[in-house]
Amino acid sequence: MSTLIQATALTKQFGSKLALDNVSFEIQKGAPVALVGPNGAGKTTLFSLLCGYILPTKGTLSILGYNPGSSELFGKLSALPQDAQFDPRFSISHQLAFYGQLQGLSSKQSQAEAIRVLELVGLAEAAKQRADDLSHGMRKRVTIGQALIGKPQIVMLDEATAGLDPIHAREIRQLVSELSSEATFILSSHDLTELERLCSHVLHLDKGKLTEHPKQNNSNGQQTGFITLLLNEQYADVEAKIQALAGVSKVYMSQAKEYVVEYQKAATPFDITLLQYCYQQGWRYRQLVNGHTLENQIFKQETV
Ligand SMILES: Nc1ncnc2c1ncn2[C@@H]1O[C@H](COP(=O)(O)OP(=O)(O)OP(=O)(O)O)[C@@H](O)[C@H]1O
Repeated sequence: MSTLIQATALTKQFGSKLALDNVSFEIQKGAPVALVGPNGAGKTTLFSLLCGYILPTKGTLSILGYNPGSSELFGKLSALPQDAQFDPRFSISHQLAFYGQLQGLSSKQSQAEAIRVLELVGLAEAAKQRADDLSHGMRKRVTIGQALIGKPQIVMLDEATAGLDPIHAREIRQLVSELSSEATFILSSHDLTELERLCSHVLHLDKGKLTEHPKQNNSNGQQTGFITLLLNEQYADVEAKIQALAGVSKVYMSQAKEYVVEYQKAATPFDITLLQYCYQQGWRYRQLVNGHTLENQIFKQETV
């Protein structure tokens, strides 16, 4: 694996405010990485440091072996702010080509690049349309296309699905997942569950401090598995009833209507058994995740 980003004891202070406190992490090439944390946790500060917009108070940061903001990184790292917008007066292909030219491409190359990135985000047919003619979700796809101009190795997306309805948000996550062979994505969000299935590596910031969470992989040959079941309603005796199922070693309620089940793996997949059991009991379920939800990994792992 190759290391894209290495942060060591990174600290950023704004006056007396400690926005990042002795943060160290490594990001490898590959699957998307989540940067999550509540408002004021330090996510934007970390993005700004990675882009080279601001300098750390202490510590070191290396991106592809270079200092953030150095000219060697031009075109290798791109960042998309949450409120990225297109000019309503010009077609999207025109504007994307313009961004290509800003990156040093010739007029012809930049037009080909605009079409390439629009194809990547599934919008080649909308090339001649203006941003105002597109839906919110389509506009978001175009901005992701913009971030891919010049084939950067690292793409940072700030709150990529903010303001989108659940269907468009899912489409964007799907798109990022599909594009993961093109670039390594770092996605920031204050919502842990949003990046649940997408990211294999979670950087969790809270009050400037970092904890890292490699996503648990239940297909690693271990005999114990976990399932997180979110029911639609509060039903009676759910914990006790699931606990009584064959192969279940532990059940606990992680939050209202959500249960984490630890079970011993057997020939019959336990998720199927559990879904059949929900059906028999008349329990309607909202979500079933194989493994812990990220939220449970981060906040409640010690209770399992
Ligand atoms: N330029 C600045 N001057 C002073 N304090 C700042 C500055 N930038 C950020 N901070 C403070 O640093 C802390 C981290 O802010 P940051 O914007 O990085 O958080 P965030 O995780 O991006 O939050 P949000 O999700 O609300 O955007 C906050 O307490 C914020 O008030």
